[in-house]
Amino acid sequence: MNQHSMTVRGKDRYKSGVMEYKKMGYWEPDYEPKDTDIIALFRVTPQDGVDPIEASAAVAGESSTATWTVVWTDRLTAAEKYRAKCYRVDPVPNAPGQYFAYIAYDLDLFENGSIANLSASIIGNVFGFKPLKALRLEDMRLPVAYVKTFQGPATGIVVERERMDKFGRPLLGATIKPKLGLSGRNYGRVVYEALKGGLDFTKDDENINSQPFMHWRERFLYCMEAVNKAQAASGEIKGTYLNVTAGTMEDMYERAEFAKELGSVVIMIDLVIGYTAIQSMAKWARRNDTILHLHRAGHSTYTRQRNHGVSFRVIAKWMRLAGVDHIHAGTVVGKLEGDPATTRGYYDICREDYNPAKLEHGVFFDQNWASLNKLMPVASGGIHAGQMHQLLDHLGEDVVLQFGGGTIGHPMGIQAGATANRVALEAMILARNEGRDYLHEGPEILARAAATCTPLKAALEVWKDVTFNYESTDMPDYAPTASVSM
Ligand SMILES: O=C(COP(=O)(O)O)[C@H](O)[C@H](O)COP(=O)(O)O
Ligand SMILES: [Mg+2]
Repeated sequence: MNQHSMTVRGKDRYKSGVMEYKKMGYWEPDYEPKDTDIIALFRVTPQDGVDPIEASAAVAGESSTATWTVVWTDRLTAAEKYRAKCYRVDPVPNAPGQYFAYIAYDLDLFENGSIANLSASIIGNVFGFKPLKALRLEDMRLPVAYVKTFQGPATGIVVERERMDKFGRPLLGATIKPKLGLSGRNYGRVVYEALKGGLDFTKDDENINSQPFMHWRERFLYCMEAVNKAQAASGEIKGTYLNVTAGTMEDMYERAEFAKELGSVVIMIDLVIGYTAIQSMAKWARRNDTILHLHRAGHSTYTRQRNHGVSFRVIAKWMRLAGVDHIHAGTVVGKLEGDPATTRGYYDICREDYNPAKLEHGVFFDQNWASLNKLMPVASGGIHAGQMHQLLDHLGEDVVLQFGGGTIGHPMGIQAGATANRVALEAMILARNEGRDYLHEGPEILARAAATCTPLKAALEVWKDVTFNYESTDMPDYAPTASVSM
């Protein structure tokens, strides 16, 4: 769109009064982003009658240096350098009234290693702008120079597999249910049964902290007793994500220290604790050789609607920088939002060294992760053993598959639920390794395994009709381009 810079320069620029943002220098269509620039891609929906370029320039302005009027003090700064530059505005395909605005930011605008600082600029004031109906941060390109100022995942996929001694298959977990209300002792029994039955991990739910029915120390004590017993009984390494989410940092550190004292290999936090708290816990996890699990509790309040908020792909990028080891990233087939192509994009962000731009997965930029550790995606929410072939196909091998209801709701009990999941997974991995078309033969592979595994047979029977086929709210805007035929 409009390829001309409109910047007013010289003394005219500093005449008192109100000037359009695009004339203040926040629209620079000739600008070529530097390798060290941070780039943000926004979906801008201007109010009726508002020029999309002015709306996009306003976003560039307010997320960097500007305010609503020209200020004299600009002259005391290297304003040309510090102004964010909107350099491209494209109409969104098939979405009248929406525009993709590309904005470049000089690296000096940001503090090293601080998601709080980054987000205060990029998603600070701009989302409340009156001339916009809606605004969404779709994606970001983070330059290597910036990536290198962050710790990255405290443990990472490779070291997690080594510590857990588990290779060549997804890891299996379960969220303890009911979410709330169990006493410490009963809670510990669920953990033991699930781990003994064949799972690698169990986990606290996002809202289990320290309630009157179960103080956190009770939970930690009974859970670790269960982990130790299950390890002894199975000969396998097991873990349970002890949720240390609390009202203050001091409380979280205290809980994390106690988890470590009891020998837990993993702790858990919720996204709602905030970016700075997450980064602090990631540093704690690295210092204390502990895997850090992040539940993305709360994200859907701002990630789900396509026209307003922040895409989860951006949150995934920020969390890889921040340094968590696990992140909930969707199941595709389960009970919660997750378009297959969009979810694939999130998983790539977590697991690849380098993400090439892939518009059909919603990934707009090439992203070099500069050897930051890989972040283990976690698939959780309404999944069961009967979907194993689809889960492996959609999500691959480096993933934790978590079956809460799909373990604890098993008609023959929790151990049987865990065994059903483990046998279904092992059968599917074997089929894959034998080179079979496990996606299409999946139901048959499961049925054959169930012939000698009563728990799996019961699981397939009880959940056979459970599917969650609803329209996704968040899909990529670009269809795959047909490959050029030779
Ligand atoms: O409690 C569960 C899953 O329980 P169940 O396995 O019984 O459905 C998790 O909190 C959600 O999966 C989170 O969703 P997401 O992973 O999308 O953030
Ligand atoms: Mg939950």
